[in-house]
Amino acid sequence: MLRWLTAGESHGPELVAILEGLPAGVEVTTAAIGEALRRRRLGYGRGARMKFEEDQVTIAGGLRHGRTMGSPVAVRVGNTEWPKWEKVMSADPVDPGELEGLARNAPRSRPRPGHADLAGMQKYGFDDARNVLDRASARETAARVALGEVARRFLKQALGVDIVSHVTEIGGARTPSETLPGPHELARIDADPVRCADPGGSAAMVEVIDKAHKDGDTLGGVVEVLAYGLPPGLGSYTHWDRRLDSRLAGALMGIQAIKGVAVGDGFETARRPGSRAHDEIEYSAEDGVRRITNRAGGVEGGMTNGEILRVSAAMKPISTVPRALATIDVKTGEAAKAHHERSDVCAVPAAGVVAEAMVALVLADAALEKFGGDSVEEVARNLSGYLSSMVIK
Ligand SMILES: Cc1cc2nc3c(=O)[nH]c(=O)nc-3n(C[C@H](O)[C@H](O)[C@H](O)COP(=O)(O)O)c2cc1C
Ligand SMILES: C=C(O[C@@H]1CC(C(=O)O)=C[C@@H](OP(=O)(O)O)[C@H]1O)C(=O)O
Repeated sequence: MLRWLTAGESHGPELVAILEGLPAGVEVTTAAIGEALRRRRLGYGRGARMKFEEDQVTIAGGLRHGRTMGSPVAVRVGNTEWPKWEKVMSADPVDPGELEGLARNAPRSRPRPGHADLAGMQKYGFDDARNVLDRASARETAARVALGEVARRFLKQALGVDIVSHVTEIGGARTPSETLPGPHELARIDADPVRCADPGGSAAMVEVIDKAHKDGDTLGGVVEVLAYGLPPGLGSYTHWDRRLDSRLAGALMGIQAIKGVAVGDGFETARRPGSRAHDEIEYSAEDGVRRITNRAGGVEGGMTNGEILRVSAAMKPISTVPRALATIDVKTGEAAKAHHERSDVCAVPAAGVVAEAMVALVLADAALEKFGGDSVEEVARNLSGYLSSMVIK
């Protein structure tokens, strides 16, 4: 079983992440994790913070000379903004005199509709939304991407799996073509301003982001994650919490602002008759058993079926809307405009990178469940034994 945990606030000193249960021998370095974090900062429409935030990575455990040792992998991601927040976010009590007049410390009493502010204040009994928003913030996704990179490398080295994501929709502007990006197209996608695999779709997406920016508005959209090279049989139909689609949906829905998840053609499948909803099966001597189409997105009965895994996630628009939305001031109960400082106009491209990380973690967990092993070599051996002994293939 693979377990992962994160801790840390958006304006605290650092984020901390632990991945436990990974075999020995996964090749990964501080630079590789730094590169994954750089990818998370990509994307047209992100706010000022992404320009100066540096994501300082320290590997605090689990690796020696560039390889995992089977012990928990611990990663720290420093927040370069910390010096500005040291007093406001201090873990220890601070002399009230030192906080006086600090604008950053002013209680956030005008909760933003769509963010965690109000429900969080009600739930935990806070009169300052700072205590909520600093953890609810998607800054935390940097910690997940750090761990996701380790999981991704394990999947590549032990199973030969490649994970790719691309943006398929922003603010209603969509990818025009149905062609899926291939397993080695990440660098090309990352070079696109909105991480759209299709240049036609990208130009339209940039346009809607510019318009939203000008209008003081924000946008959401849809990302799709693809995993190439998965064997059939990860996950299981035998119990709800073993189903791979259930685990993927939970992991993707666990990303801040994700409001919908689809496996394969998702909701579209529900609109089709059965004769056009499923993937007919054929056999050939060269390819063995395969599906003629892949509407199911590579999962049937909660298990991978050997086709390309395809899951998408829908992100709501950023809730810190510059043209601030109506709210109340919780100090007085009176009508007010929601807090707004800097924020992203659109973070859909970044959400794609986070979604890759979550998919990598779920798939790594499912692969270890099926193939076990305490070293990458042992997992690879178990996979190869399984593949060669399959009766139907
Ligand atoms: C990569 C990423 C960046 C985000 N950036 C912002 C932001 O700058 N401002 C904001 O208000 N929300 C931002 N969000 C969304 C909030 O984190 C999210 O809306 C909030 O936690 C409430 O969402 P929930 O209802 O899904 O919990 C971002 C989300 C992601 C995934
Ligand atoms: C810091 C990151 O994203 C942040 C996510 C976020 C939110 O409310 O989710 C709000 C913004 O932070 P701030 O309020 O400090 O400007 C984003 O910059 C990051 O992704 O690394």
